[in-house]
Parts: sequence; structure tokens; C-alpha cells
Amino acid sequence: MTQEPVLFARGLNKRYGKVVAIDNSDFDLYPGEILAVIGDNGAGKSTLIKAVSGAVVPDSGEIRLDGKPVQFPNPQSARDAGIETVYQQLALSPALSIADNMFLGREIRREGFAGQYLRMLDKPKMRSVAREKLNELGLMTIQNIDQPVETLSGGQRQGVAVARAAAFGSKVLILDEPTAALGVKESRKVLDLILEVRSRGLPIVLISHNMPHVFEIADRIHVHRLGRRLCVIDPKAATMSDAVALMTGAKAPEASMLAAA
Ligand SMILES: Nc1ncnc2c1ncn2[C@@H]1O[C@H](COP(=O)(O)OP(=O)(O)OP(=O)(O)O)[C@@H](O)[C@H]1O
Repeated sequence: MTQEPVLFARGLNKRYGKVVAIDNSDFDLYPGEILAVIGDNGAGKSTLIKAVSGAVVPDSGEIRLDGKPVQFPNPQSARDAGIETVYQQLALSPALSIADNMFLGREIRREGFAGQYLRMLDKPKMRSVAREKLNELGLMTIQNIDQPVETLSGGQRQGVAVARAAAFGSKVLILDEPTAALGVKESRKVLDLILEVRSRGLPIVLISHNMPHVFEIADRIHVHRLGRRLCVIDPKAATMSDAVALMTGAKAPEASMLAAA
């Protein structure tokens, strides 16, 4: 690839006592792509993603965002820099409405005295922006923006979480197993939503164990093994069984499978 990575990491390390969670791990996410991250259980995928999104501080290594060296001491600092992460355990508040969830922690205050001093929220504005964002992403099957999130289906909840992250993530969207708990139809909607987000130009990191989903939507596949990046494969040049064989160590990477990087 001739472009510069949006998010880049080299030599990331993280240990928990004697356990080496990531071991000299590299990572590259390019503009406008869906990069899947796959690997066996315990390979270090989550730790890698947490390290580039501020949820874990690596012991050593380098991270760059848009070419500039960055350090994220916490998730908020990564969010402020434009990296939004949606974890499998969705950070939604079930009793709050869709609109309120969209703005959780980022509420829009009223203008002037009411907002500045009384901290009053601009509910109509939040509602209209939430509707606009969900609409843009084709999520307006969720009819009522005031509906509590606990009344939504799993797929709709995932949709709200992805829409929220896509609405606020200006540089990178990271999705950790977004379809793991969903049925076939709901997974389809979430995959379509991810494709829609990509078409808007936001690059996406997708951690998934679901090979059909990965092979359907990823542009490149980062294979993580024993704490580090083993290779990056091209889903058009490698098969799902190649991917599983690479993850488990049954096969070594072959030049014909590799993605341009
Ligand atoms: N907070 C922690 N404390 C101790 N060990 C940890 C911690 N987080 C991760 N590890 C260990 O680091 C290793 C990598 O874990 P990680 O969760 O990153 O793997 P993973 O590839 O995401 O696995 P999975 O697919 O099962 O979610 C594992 O051996 C795990 O037990």
C-alpha cells in the first residue's frame, strides 16, 4: 500500500505477571479499510486492541495516529483523539432511551445560562441529532428514539452502539465481536451497517471469530498468534481453512496469501 496507516503500532508488549499477553506486536490500519483481527483464544487480540484504544497501557512499543506518535493513558484519551471502540459487553444503559444512550457522556447542553450554569440538556437537539445519525446509517427501523434501549433486540442494540461510535469516532472505529451474540438476520444488519460505515470513509477494525463474516466484509485480515501479528492475509487470496490453519499454527504463511502492506 502506498498510503500511510491511520493507526500504526510497532513492538507493543504487555505482560500480566508471567503471562505475556502481547509480545512485540505490530499493527497497521489503512484509510477506508475494514481490517479483521483473528486469532485463537488467548492469542492476544483483545489486549492488542485495548493497547491501541487506551484500555490497556502497553509496557513498551510505539503507537502512531495519522503518523503522529501518541500515548493513550486511558480510553477517554483515545476517544478524544478519534478512536471509538465498541466492546462485546455493550456500554449502553438499558433504562435510558436510544437518544440518551447516543449522547451518554457527551450530552449537548442548552445554549447560554441554562446550559452553562444550570447544566440543562438540550433534549430536542440530542433527539434530532440521534435520529439523523441513525437515519444516515439506515437504522431507522428503530422507530422511536425515546424508546428505552432495554426494549430493543440484540441486533438493534448493537446497531445503536455502532451508530454512536460511528457518529463520534472521527478516525477509527474498533468493533469487538459485534455479531457474536446475534442471530442470522441481526448479524446481517450489523454487517451491512459496518459496510455502510466504511463507505462513509471511516476505517474499521473488526475482531471476530466468525470466519464467514470476516471473509465477507474484511479488506485485509490480521492473523494474531502467540501474542503477535503472524501475517496479514488477503481474503481473496486465502481460504477460511487457510486462516484457521494459520491461527492454530497448522500452516505457515505463504507469499500467495499475503495482503499488500
Ligand atoms: N487483565 C489480565 N490479567 C491477566 N492476564 C490477562 C489479562 N488480560 C489478558 N490476559 C492474558 O493475556 C493473554 C491474551 O489475552 P487476550 O484476551 O488478549 O486474548 P484474545 O486473543 O483476545 O482471546 P479471546 O479470543 O479468547 O478473547 C491470555 O493468556 C489472557 O489470559
